[in-house]
Amino acid sequence: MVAAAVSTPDAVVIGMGPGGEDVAGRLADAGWDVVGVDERLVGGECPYWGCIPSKIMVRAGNLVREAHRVPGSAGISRVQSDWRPVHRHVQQATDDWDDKVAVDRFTSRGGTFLRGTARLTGPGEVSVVGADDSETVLRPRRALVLAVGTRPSAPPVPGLAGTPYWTNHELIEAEELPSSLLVLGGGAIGLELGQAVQRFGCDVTVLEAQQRLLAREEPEAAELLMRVLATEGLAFHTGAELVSVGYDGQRFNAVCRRGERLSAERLLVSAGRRVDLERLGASVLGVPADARALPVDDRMRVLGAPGVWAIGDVTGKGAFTHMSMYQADVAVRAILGRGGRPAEYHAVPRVTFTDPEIGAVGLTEAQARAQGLAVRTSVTDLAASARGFVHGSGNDGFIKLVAAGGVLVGATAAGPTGGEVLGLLTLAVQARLPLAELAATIWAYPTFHRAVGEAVKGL
Ligand SMILES: Cc1cc2nc3c(=O)[nH]c(=O)nc-3n(C[C@H](O)[C@H](O)[C@H](O)COP(=O)(O)OP(=O)(O)OC[C@H]3O[C@@H](n4cnc5c(N)ncnc54)[C@H](O)[C@@H]3O)c2cc1C
Ligand SMILES: NC(=O)c1ccc[n+]([C@@H]2O[C@H](COP(=O)([O-])OP(=O)(O)OC[C@H]3O[C@@H](n4cnc5c(N)ncnc54)[C@H](O)[C@@H]3O)[C@@H](O)[C@H]2O)c1
Repeated sequence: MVAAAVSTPDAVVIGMGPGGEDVAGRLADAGWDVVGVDERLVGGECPYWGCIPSKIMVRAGNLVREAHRVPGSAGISRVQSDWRPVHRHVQQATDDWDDKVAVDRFTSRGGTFLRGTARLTGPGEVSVVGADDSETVLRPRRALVLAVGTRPSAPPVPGLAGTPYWTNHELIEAEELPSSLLVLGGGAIGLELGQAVQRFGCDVTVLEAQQRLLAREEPEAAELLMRVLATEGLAFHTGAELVSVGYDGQRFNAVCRRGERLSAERLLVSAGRRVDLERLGASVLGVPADARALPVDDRMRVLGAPGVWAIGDVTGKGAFTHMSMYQADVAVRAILGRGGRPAEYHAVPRVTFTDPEIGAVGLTEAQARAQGLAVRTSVTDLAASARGFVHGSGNDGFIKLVAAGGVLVGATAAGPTGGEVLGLLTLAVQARLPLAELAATIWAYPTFHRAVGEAVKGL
């Protein structure tokens, strides 16, 4: 390795995902000398292998499904689904996994971009090693921002590590779909992508270790998805523990402790994601080696590490792009001394973009009860609402409200537009809107969101 170049900018941002890119750009806008570092693509997971390409696939799958709903309601339809336009759309959206536009956007704001792998070598020092083995040492004078996200975690199943299993990266980049796919993990990634590819003729089997899918959400959401997705042909094994995986050059063969033997052309590992603090060298900040996230205060300052901020998935507050962007805003205001409200997390929204969509905000009933709250709940069936009746096929869904102390503390909106209906529920939870206001609200007829009014009556 050649002698390291040393630089002392105002700020260094490690990880240029949605949050890191925002912080780096805004500090550059403020006239700071900022170095943004990323070993892969500026923009991070979301635009290249996450939210955007996966939602392109989901949208394409939804179109196919909707076309199948024409018979019986609007005439005849003959659907011949084709993955090639979906792949082309993903290629376009990702610029074929090229971040030139994003890098230019940052440098045109005055930032400096460094491609390489960063590691903390001291409380105020970062070593960045490029693909050509060159090393740059950065000693930020005013702020160090850590936004390194997460990586897919592969469970320690015997045999798995030696197989060519897919993560979201390989599936998102797939030019062709396999004829069959075994999905390890029935969470957001497994269900969104599993349903999408099943709709393009790939035979999907989901293997979930917990007793139900989407274990962090309401049980009603898991029941709904299991029922709807099973009618589309997906197979489910819940409460299943994988004891071995092998690959014979053609197919993956998996064995569960209960005895099930499963076989598929491809295996997608979507069993959660983990923060890799060891690789980042976070121990120099005093963070324990086995920590699952970087501990931060409500201004995104890393606890016990003056001058260091952390945002996004690495903080463990919710692995969502909107969380990364929200925390980026809190951090920028704190770094620039602009004040404003500290970070708060009582109304974190999330949407699983299956069909039906599962939108949720705040606490689930179980979480609220675990906090000792005097909880009241109400559930309404979307299919039984006026809009559900009009909509017909594909109208499955529900609204569930979780109330305590005269306000909503959580809610779930499941249905064809569950993620959109979630908007009003998010505002109600965020603003701690009195239930009396919700009860006095006039809900337009016949909308899906009118079912919220019905559910409020149940409280
Ligand atoms: C398939 C999929 C679908 C998703 N869909 C949604 C969705 O619909 N909605 C939603 O809100 N969220 C979704 N997410 C989650 C979302 O992508 C993440 O929450 C978001 O990207 C996190 O942003 P971040 O800034 O924390 O980190 P990331 O986007 O992960 O970016 C971190 C960056 O840091 C870089 N990096 C890491 N370590 C180093 C290092 N040591 N040196 C240099 N660079 C480093 C990485 O290369 C990466 O570019 C999805 C995720 C996946 C995988
Ligand atoms: N729409 C969205 O906002 C969206 C979409 C995709 C991903 N994401 C984010 O990315 C994160 C990662 O997604 P994910 O789906 O990988 O994780 P996840 O945590 O949502 O789900 C992982 C699932 O895998 C199961 N699992 C773990 N080990 C297993 C094993 N050995 N065998 C069988 N099942 C096992 C877990 O019980 C869990 O249900 C999500 O938590 C979410 O924050 C968000």
